[in-house]
Amino acid sequence: MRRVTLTQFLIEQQRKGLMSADLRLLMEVVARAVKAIAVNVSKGALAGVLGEAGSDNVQGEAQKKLDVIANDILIQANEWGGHLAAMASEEVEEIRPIPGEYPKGAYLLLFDPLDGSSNIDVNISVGTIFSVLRCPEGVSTPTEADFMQPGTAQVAAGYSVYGPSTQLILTVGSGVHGFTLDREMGSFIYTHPDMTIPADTKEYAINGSNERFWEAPVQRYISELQAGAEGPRGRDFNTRWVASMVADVHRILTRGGIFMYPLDSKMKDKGGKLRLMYEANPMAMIVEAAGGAASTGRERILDVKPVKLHQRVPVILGSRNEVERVVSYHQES
Ligand SMILES: O=P(O)(O)OC[C@H]1O[C@](O)(COP(=O)(O)O)[C@@H](O)[C@@H]1O
Ligand SMILES: [Mg+2]
Ligand SMILES: [Mg+2]
Repeated sequence: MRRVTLTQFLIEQQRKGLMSADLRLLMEVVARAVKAIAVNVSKGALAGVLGEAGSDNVQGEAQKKLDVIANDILIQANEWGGHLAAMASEEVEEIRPIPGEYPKGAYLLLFDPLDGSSNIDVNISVGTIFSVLRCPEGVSTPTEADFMQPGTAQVAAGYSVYGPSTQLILTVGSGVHGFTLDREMGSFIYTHPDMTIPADTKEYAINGSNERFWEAPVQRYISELQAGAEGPRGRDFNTRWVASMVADVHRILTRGGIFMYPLDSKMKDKGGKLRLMYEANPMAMIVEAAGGAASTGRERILDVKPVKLHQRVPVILGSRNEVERVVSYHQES
């Protein structure tokens, strides 16, 4: 089989008119940063990168050393800015306009530099998530308001998984494509073309310890799955919860499933656990491009009108028929 590298794939996409030269460059720069993060993650205790950084992020969460390292790598890789006007990160309160007087790029980049932070010290898969928006015409120094675009406005989205192998998954709107890092060559190789999510599944992912805090529609849905063949669904379901969104979503892209971090009474004031702009929106774009669905339970995630950079939303995504069933339970209630 002919091995196609990420660079060759992106050039092909550009030739087909599916992406601009600038967007291709941005994808290449992000992929290079992902490789550097993968090296740090795989070194672990050997490089002293495990454990806490001793600082908190804007969410009030204790930062891990790798949260900070991954954030620095992505900012430094993109700071020269030929393709970007500004960026935003889970780990930084304010947006970060690209410095310097020369003309800026056409895009805005948002990222969760290290997803699944609670799994870093126990050697379970973690990842990076990113989303790309257009910088509004005529804006040379973007503000946070310029980032407040619904998920439908994304021009590209992707995530990487730092697991037994390092993979990069991305979409520019038509199809979802997966690449695996060949560590010897130092290149991403095109290994998973046109990933699709089956409409039905028998696998669900949710943090069951929050059950008593869930809303009635979610309690009903999960109890029916747990009732299995003897219950109203008439068949058995299995469960998985890695507690790294990238790993749980990657499993769903690979073999189907439904992932849920719904609204619960514990996080009600915050609006949910996961962040709209650099977790929910990019994952929703990927899942929909693979034939799945993504909802808050009450609204399509990609239609949510953002109001704050670090706002949180409920997330229910994956195999279309299961997501639509959960949404119908919300409507009924
Ligand atoms: O610890 P919980 O409640 O199961 O939450 C796990 C969720 O939190 C996250 O770790 C949040 O992301 P970060 O690690 O980037 O903060 C998700 O990856 C994951 O789905
Ligand atoms: Mg995250
Ligand atoms: Mg994170």
